[in-house]
Amino acid sequence: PGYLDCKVFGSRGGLAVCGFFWVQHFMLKGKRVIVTGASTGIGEQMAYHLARMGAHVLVTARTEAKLQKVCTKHTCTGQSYVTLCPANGPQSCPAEPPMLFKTWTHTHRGLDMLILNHIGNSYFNYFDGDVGHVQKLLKINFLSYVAMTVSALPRLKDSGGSIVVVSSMAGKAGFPFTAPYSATKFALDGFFSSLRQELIIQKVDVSITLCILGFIDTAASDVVLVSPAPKEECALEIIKGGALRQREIYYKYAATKIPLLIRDWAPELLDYLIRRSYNVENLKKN
Ligand SMILES: NC(=O)C1=CN([C@@H]2O[C@H](COP(=O)(O)OP(=O)(O)OC[C@H]3O[C@@H](n4cnc5c(N)ncnc54)[C@H](OP(=O)(O)O)[C@@H]3O)[C@@H](O)[C@H]2O)C=CC1
Ligand SMILES: CC(C)CCC[C@@H](C)[C@H]1CC[C@H]2[C@@H]3C(=O)C=C4C[C@@H](O)CC[C@]4(C)[C@H]3CC[C@]12C
Repeated sequence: PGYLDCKVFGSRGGLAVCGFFWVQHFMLKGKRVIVTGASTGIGEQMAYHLARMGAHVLVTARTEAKLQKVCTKHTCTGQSYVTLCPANGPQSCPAEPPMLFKTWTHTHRGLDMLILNHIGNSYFNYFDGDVGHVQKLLKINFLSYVAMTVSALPRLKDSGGSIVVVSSMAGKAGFPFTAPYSATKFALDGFFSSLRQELIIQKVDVSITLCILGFIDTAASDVVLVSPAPKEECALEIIKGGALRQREIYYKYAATKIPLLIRDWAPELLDYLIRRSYNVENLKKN
């Protein structure tokens, strides 16, 4: 169908355009997708893209009112494929088996893609020594991802599906003022990169895509001297990466990939460049 449509659109531009079009319009049609942390920000944008693409989407977050809004917007576009999940964020307590997964995947007879995106609130400042906060954030940003993967994996094995893990540059290199957050993002890389290897060894057809994002415009800061990238495009890149079963995606590509190439050869230089991209004067004084 991608090929035919390209001809209809008169595109002689070949595979790249065709592939892009195909992913956007056909690859996710009818697919069953769960997006966590989809009441705001990048997750919300992912839900909109997915609904537009004709996927069946379950959005999760703690605040039911915000989720309701996300779902209403879909109804307005005439593509109401989004189901509302019960509030009280099951992912905040990873010890509990995420029941909503089981019921939703049961009614949809499976799951094709699990997009793990939510994060708990943290502070942007010098590490304050609060070990309890690190522990809490690890539970929300890391352990719940593991718990959700465990409960989704049997379904994903059946469908040859995909796991998409949203991480950050702060999960690949040392950035100041986000020590607890950074720890949770590094943990995701360790766990999911190891799991990916095991799935390949076992010939299990489930892909894992780790998303390395730079600064995105869902957050504003006068400390960070870098201009943020748009959340809409970011959301689309994440979905495309998952659908194409890529190992990792980098967004924006050059702005994230080049610093990380420097990391491996001249770590002190990258540390310096990172420090230079902050205005410490504007940091909140406690
Ligand atoms: N913004 C940026 O500059 C960057 C973001 N990223 C990553 O992108 C992803 C999305 O970030 P962004 O869109 O900015 O984040 P937002 O803060 O906009 O969204 C976070 C989502 O998580 C939900 N959430 C918050 N606390 C909890 C909790 N305890 N349990 C379950 N869900 C919770 C929120 O809904 P509710 O409060 O209703 O529960 C919301 O839907 C994250 O993984 C982040 O690390 C990576 C690099 C840069
Ligand atoms: C090498 C440099 C030039 C690149 C700079 C990129 C920097 C500026 C990017 C990379 C990762 C980004 C942080 C992130 O991952 C997530 C969040 C959580 C959000 O709630 C508040 C903003 C915050 C802390 C981002 C702040 C900006 C960061 C440090």
